[in-house]
Amino acid sequence: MAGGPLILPPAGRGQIVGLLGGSFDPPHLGHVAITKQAMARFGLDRVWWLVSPGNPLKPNGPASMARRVAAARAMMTHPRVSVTDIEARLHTRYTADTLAALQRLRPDLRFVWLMGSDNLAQFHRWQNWRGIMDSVPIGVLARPGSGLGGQLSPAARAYAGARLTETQSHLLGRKAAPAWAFAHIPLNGLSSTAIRAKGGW
Ligand SMILES: Nc1ncnc2c1ncn2[C@@H]1O[C@H](COP(=O)(O)OP(=O)(O)OP(=O)(O)O)[C@@H](O)[C@H]1O
Ligand SMILES: O=C(O)c1ccc[n+]([C@@H]2O[C@H](COP(=O)([O-])O)[C@@H](O)[C@H]2O)c1
Repeated sequence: MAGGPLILPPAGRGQIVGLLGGSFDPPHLGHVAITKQAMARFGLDRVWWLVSPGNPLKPNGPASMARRVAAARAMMTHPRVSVTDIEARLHTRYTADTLAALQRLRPDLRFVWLMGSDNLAQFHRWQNWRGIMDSVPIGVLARPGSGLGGQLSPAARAYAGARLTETQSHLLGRKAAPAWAFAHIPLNGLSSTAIRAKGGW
């Protein structure tokens, strides 16, 4: 499943679409929980899971795209959530490139990038991270194990002025970038690493 025609999931003009990129190696109920929380807290109409061909910062390649997509579709069955292999079809690996391509393909949609707080902590290592911050609003979901959840990280400090309060965060998708919000959701300790370590994948 490396490439092939690009068919984007359905979304109506003007809708707010959350994008949850991940290795999903394997998908787990933590992904499901943060997706539902993100829809509720950030006022999203839809969420697209972007199953990554491979995180540019991770040295070991994941399981096959076909296997991860199939497992993700079996796990995430919400009617407003779509599991996609868009990055393989766009031939993008870097989030900045994926976002630019999606904004070019669907300029009528409002995209919001979603990520767990572990990723906020190292977001300043992502390619063109300032460009990402400046192009889409970002919703961060609390995850255990990252201290203050990246809230004191270089990216969080650089964009402190663009942070919404928790009571404003339902407006996130309607804000112009840069804008980001941190959601203190009930913590979920699941991780793909732990599942792989137990041989559950
Ligand atoms: N339990 C969780 N709580 C909050 N965010 C999570 C949780 N699990 C995953 N995420 C977030 O979901 C996105 C995709 O995660 P990913 O597919 O890498 O799963 P993972 O469990 O972090 O995998 P790994 O352990 O292999 O790094 C990332 O932004 C990650 O921060
Ligand atoms: O673009 C980058 O430089 C970059 C660096 C690290 C991670 N990402 C993206 O972040 C998302 C989460 O990655 P992961 O492996 O933690 O699931 C996934 O969509 C990756 O492609 C992107």
